[in-house]
Amino acid sequence: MANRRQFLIWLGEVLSARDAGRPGGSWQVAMLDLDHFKRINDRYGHLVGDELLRHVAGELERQLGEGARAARFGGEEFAVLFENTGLDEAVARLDRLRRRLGESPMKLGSEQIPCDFSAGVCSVGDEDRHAVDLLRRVDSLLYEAKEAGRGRVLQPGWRERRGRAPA
Ligand SMILES: Nc1nc2c(ncn2[C@@H]2O[C@H](COP(=O)(O)OP(=O)(O)OP(=O)(O)O)[C@@H](O)[C@H]2O)c(=O)[nH]1
Repeated sequence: MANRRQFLIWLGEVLSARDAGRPGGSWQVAMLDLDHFKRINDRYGHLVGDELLRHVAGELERQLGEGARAARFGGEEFAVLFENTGLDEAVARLDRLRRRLGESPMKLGSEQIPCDFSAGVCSVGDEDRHAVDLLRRVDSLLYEAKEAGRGRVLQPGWRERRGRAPA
């Protein structure tokens, strides 16, 4: 799987193309962080933790589908760049991935190791010039997802959208 450096190169290319007047469709950036991963390490050991990270990486690459590029951003954090995808669609794909991880937990002998994640997703906007600013927005949504109880994917304005019927 791609690493943080590769992800920043992809994102830099998207931002430069937009800067040069070649926006190239709708882009979304997501940051995912596994929930309570320390407990997995504490309970099963680091090697099992590593195995679970590989399991999640595999599901990420298999499940996200066309136009989504995933990277291990660091530790138990993954980043995804969605191309030609709307914000709601990116959220829906990540929620599907969460469900999929819930339905197919990693097996360890007779045990099943559950795993969930929190995530933030933002659109790359016309005003975006620097990856660092964009990633700060995504990170703060990820933080809000953790604060709100984990196991959820949040997009900007999620508080206002809560309870509103889908269009
Ligand atoms: N096995 C393994 N553990 C890792 C790796 N990278 C980071 N970790 C562990 O991931 C854990 C992250 O812990 P925290 O930042 O407290 O987060 P958390 O337990 O997932 O809790 P929340 O993020 O708040 O839901 C630490 O125990 C790290 O040691 C890795 O490559 N392999």
